[in-house]
Amino acid sequence: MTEIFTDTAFRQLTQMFLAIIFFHTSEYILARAIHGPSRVTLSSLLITKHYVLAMLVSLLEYLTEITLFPNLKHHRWISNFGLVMILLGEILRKTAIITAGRSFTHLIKIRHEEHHRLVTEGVYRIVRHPSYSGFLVWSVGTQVMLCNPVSVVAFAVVVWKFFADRIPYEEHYLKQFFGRQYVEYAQRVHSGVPFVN
Ligand SMILES: C[S@@+](CC[C@H](N)C(=O)[O-])C[C@H]1O[C@@H](n2cnc3c(N)ncnc32)[C@H](O)[C@@H]1O
Repeated sequence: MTEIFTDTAFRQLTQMFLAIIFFHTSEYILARAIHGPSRVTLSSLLITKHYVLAMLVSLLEYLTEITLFPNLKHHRWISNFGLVMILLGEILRKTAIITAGRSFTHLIKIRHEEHHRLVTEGVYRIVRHPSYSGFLVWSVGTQVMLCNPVSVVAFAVVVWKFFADRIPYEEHYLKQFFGRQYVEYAQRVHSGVPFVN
């Protein structure tokens, strides 16, 4: 057991733990700061059953591989590349949340509210869905950092599919709220999620 839990394993598991704790607590704290405590529930921690299951499966992959093929976990530069992905994904997502302010809600709005304005500046000038791009990079980055080959592919496919389905639904309402203004914005700026226009 002591053989398995080398410095590498300790570093990778600590980084994973810190990445997860930081991601979820900062989502919740930002939501409370932007919308006010009375409008925010614990759902803003963004911890769902499917998400917990995915993280547990990735941990199981990690523990299986570090036991059977410990060398797989010692690719330092791959692991560090994953760490950079985690940091960049986190920065992009949080920058998007701060830029959109009250227009950013964890649940997709299906009715137009007075304070909801179309955001096209800052990171929204580069891509239309920066917080989704950020999450995609962050989540795949966690698995690259752990050197988990199966979960890298699984996370990329599952998270990509989730956003590929969500974006048309979200944009259906954005077009209702902002009409031509949104259509022109969508023609000018890429979604920010690969293969989703
Ligand atoms: C979870 S946020 C995600 C926002 C955006 N898709 C992103 O990735 O940064 C979802 C809410 O943001 C709103 N939203 C998305 N894009 C927007 C924009 N450019 N301007 C204003 N509101 C936007 C949607 O109406 C929805 O209620």
